[in-house]
Amino acid sequence: QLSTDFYDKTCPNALGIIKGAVRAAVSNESRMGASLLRLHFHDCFVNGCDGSVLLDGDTGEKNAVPNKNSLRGFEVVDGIKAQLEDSCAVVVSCADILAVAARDSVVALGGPTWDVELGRRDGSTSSQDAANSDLPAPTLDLADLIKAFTDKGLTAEDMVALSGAHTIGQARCVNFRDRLYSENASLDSTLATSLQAKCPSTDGNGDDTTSPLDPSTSYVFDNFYYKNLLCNKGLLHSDQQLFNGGSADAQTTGYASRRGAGFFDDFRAAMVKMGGIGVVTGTSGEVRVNCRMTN
Ligand code: HEM
Repeated sequence: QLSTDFYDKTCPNALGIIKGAVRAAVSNESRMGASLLRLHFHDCFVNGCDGSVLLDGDTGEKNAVPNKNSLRGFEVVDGIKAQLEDSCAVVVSCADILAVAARDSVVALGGPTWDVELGRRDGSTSSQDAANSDLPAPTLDLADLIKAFTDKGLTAEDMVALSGAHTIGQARCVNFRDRLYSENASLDSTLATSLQAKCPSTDGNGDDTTSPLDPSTSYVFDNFYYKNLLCNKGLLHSDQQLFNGGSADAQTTGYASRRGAGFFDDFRAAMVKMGGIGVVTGTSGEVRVNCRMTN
């Protein structure tokens, strides 16, 4: 039911407005591209791509474990929404803003482009429980990572391709401390030593200090995420699961060696698929005036 030309008549400037705002936000702070991409993922995995991640409220998704002190970019979305309301009031949904901003962020950082399917409506339920249960944790092993994605109608291959989003952005010490100290696994020792300096072993120390998910090229959307995995430089436990002697090794090796044809093509296809999870269309739901609250 989604279509790429959904706003062509009702808000012809919509895509231009979003693109301009994303470009400005990313040139102001490169990390914002990563933060906006992640917002769309966290939206889609919790009750479908319905803008629910944007709703304010103590009991909402923003305060779920994977999101609290972690998700960023809400102000950028507010700015985009305000511009859209000026141009064409109550037409462009917050869920669609996230889908387009995710694509424009990837493009702004040198990644592939794709046509975004549009026409999602905004939902009204912000479920903290669903966020806690449905968003994959960085402690998961390969089988559970695959399950988190197949539960959403995505394949193991989609999971490996979408994880390439970790070629940009940052993670907090609290999410990879065990990998530095208690996992006697594979982390490259030079990288481990440099990360330990910023992420002390004691819980509570430096928890929110961030390090790049892709230490090689952290502000470029490329295939270095996979190249790093081949050298045991995956920052999160879950990252290194994609190259650990298991079933994802071959795909990871392929993406590490061929850039455009492999990773980029699969990533764009998987993003379109992810963007279709549980969407609400037609006259169900609503188009929010303010992305932080229902109308
Ligand atoms: C495969 C399972 C995944 C797990 C376990 C996972 C986990 C995480 C964690 C723990 C962080 C760091 C958060 C923090 O420390 O505050 C993170 C960051 C990030 N994730 Fe994922 N993620 C996964 C898949 C994805 C997918 C599918 C996407 C998008 C398509 C994505 C995009 C990002 C981005 C861009 C960042 C950096 C955000 C920023 O710098 O603001 N992740 N992820």
